[in-house]
Amino acid sequence: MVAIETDSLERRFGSVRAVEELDLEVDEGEVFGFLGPNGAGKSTTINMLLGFVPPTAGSATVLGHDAATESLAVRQRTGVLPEDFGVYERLTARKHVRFAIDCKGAGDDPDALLSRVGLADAADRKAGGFSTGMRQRLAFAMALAGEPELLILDEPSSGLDPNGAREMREIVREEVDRGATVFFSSHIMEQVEAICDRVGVMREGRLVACDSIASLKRDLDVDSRLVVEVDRVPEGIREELLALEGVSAVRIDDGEIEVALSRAGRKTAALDAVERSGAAVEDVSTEEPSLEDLFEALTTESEVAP
Ligand SMILES: Nc1ncnc2c1ncn2[C@@H]1O[C@H](COP(=O)(O)OP(=O)(O)OP(=O)(O)O)[C@@H](O)[C@H]1O
Repeated sequence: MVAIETDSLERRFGSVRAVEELDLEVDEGEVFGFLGPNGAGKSTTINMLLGFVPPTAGSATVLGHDAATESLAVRQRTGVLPEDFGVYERLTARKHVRFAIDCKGAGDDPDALLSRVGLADAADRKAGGFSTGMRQRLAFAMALAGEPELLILDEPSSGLDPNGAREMREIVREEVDRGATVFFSSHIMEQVEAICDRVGVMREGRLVACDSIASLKRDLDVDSRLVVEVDRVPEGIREELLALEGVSAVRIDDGEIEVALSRAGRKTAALDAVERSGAAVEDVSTEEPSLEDLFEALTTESEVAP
């Protein structure tokens, strides 16, 4: 079953095309990471999925409901962590969570939810005195109220320390084990890599990639790196390496030769070239492309099609 489906979804703000021709499908039970640089259209998409912003064209269906005309039904079954969550300064953490539970007509124990996000000891404190990370945890507890079928989290780890980010990942896993679908936007690649089944990458309002991270790495020709430590840097080695097929860059730095290789490049050929040139190889290591490299390749190279 499909949890989220958009059909040529579009939103313009005057002359700004915030989201264009977006066709997206997220299956039930999936953890879907929604990525893209600042201003790429992630929040606008999320706001359209929740019915906060009407599309200027196209449509979105969330949990079987039209996002624009049946947004109440969507929000009743969805837990939302908004990008700009503002607390009620005078209300305690428990009252915030109680409010979220009541809105959903659910029967959760507010203290159990606060405990899940690490705020058990702060239940009676007014949220106005909370730190950024505590506010984020509180928003997360509110999103979890009523065991939602779908969690939409806009930058869930913003403001969280590494422990908080890890705890958030654990809760996401627990929620998926319970049967929930998780759709979240993030700039933190490690976070995304650790928990997502698939990612969609937005750029200038368009979806430029949508697949599992493994498939994206396989299909996209992102450079891997070979790092060779040598006793001395042979003369002319840079030119020799650059002449090899698939070598896109060579960096030489104090006894270390770093070779960037595309998929067509062969690490053994580069290593042979270094050895043939008379240098003694003292150490060799390789670095495969990270999600960060992938993100960079998808969002900074060549122009987006009009
Ligand atoms: N209410 C609005 N009025 C005018 N322009 C808007 C509005 N909301 C968003 N935009 C524009 O739409 C584009 C997409 O913005 P959006 O907030 O969706 O990006 P984002 O991917 O969520 O960015 P970030 O990672 O910085 O949160 C931007 O150019 C933004 O300025």
